[in-house]
Amino acid sequence: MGNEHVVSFDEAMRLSENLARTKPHHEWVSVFEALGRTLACEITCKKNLPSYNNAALDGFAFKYQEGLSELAIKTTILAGSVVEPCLSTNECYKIMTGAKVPSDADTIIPFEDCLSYDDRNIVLSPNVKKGNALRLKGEEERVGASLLSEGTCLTSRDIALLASQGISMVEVYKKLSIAVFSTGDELKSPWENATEDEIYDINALSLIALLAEHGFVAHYCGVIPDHLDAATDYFARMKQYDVLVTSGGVSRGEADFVERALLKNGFEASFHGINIKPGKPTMMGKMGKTIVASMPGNPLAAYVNAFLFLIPLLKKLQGQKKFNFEPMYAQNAEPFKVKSGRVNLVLGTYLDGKFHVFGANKYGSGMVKPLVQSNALWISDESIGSVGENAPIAIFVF
Ligand SMILES: Nc1nc2c(c(=O)[nH]1)N[C@H]1C(S)=C(S)[C@@H](COP(=O)(O)OP(=O)(O)OC[C@H]3O[C@@H](n4cnc5c(N)ncnc54)[C@H](O)[C@@H]3O)O[C@H]1N2
Ligand code: MOO
Repeated sequence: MGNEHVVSFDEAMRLSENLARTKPHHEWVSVFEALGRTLACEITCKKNLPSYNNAALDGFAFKYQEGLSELAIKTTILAGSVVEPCLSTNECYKIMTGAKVPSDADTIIPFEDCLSYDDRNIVLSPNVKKGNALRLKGEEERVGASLLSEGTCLTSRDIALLASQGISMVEVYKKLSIAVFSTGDELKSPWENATEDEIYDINALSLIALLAEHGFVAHYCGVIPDHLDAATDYFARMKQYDVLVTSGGVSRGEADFVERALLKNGFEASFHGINIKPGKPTMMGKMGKTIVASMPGNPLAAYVNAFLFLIPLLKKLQGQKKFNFEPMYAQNAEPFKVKSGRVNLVLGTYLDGKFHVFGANKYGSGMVKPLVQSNALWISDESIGSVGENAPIAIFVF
């Protein structure tokens, strides 16, 4: 990674997004398993919402006319029963919420708004409005209208809409296959004992959890030993995955051979090095059809860069139309400094419309606690050297 190849933050965003050019194959899944899956086709309305004129309240249904006062109750209609129109003058139906309103009634008055009523008759108040509490067939959506577009990542609210249509199976994009592994002889997995001279693998676990938070399942594929041949073999066995996520071994150290091992497997880098802090050594590219996202080893840098570059890329690759994070607008609470001439990724807490920078922005990318004690990220411009109190800023909330 030489400085001459370092790209700007915007260029890295553009290049990483460009890596997602294809869409996964389709498959059908039960609506019970569709949460978090991405629609592979548009869903159109097959059943009007609502499907028939119905009562929004428990009460009495009648044909509105000016001056109506006393009405006789003809019959009772419960939700689920269908009553043919049968009202004579000065008659009404007793009707329950959701029940189909016969075509000879157009207004519903709830029980409690009647001046009086008993089992046979009701007395209307004079200020009844025509069409009151009548839910009209198709008033929410009509047959043929578009309900959900291709590329929608299904939420529980979307599932409600699918359920309203009696849809039992949906066509979605197949889930991406993602492998996550770490590099470094100093790393131990949680089931191993780490001596004073060894450390636990943080990145594989935090990145897998980050991906899961955004709906992606990743397989933990262990720690690649610090040895070029071993690493080369390792990558050669991973070519069936859609995406490989690595951390560590991408800066200038003697054991930083990730790129070399990938190159031996036909890797082509889109970029290696971004003019940002933390995350300068971040690298992304393709090894055949497999996308490779290599994060720096420092845990804070690995997490923040995966959040910013990898999550949007995975969402796009999964076929999702909305793949970029939406910024939130906040006021900066305490003034702080950043280094100009590069983009700074600054951690902090978003609370009640204000951004509170973590530790006056004095922390290192090898730390973990700034991550734990933050819920938001601010991205500086290369020209900026400080942020004043109450300055308006756009942040991304984790
Ligand atoms: N001469 C230079 N040295 C460094 C530069 C540079 O530009 N010139 N960049 C620095 C920056 S910035 C970063 S970030 C690091 C990243 O380097 P690597 O990606 O090669 O990461 P490693 O050297 O393998 O590890 C760095 C650090 O992180 C620890 N680590 C690695 N993996 C894990 C893990 N899975 N869990 C927990 N901790 C991990 C590792 O032990 C090291 O302490 O390079 C700077 N150097
Ligand atoms: O850029 Mo490194 O990721 O600062 O620690």
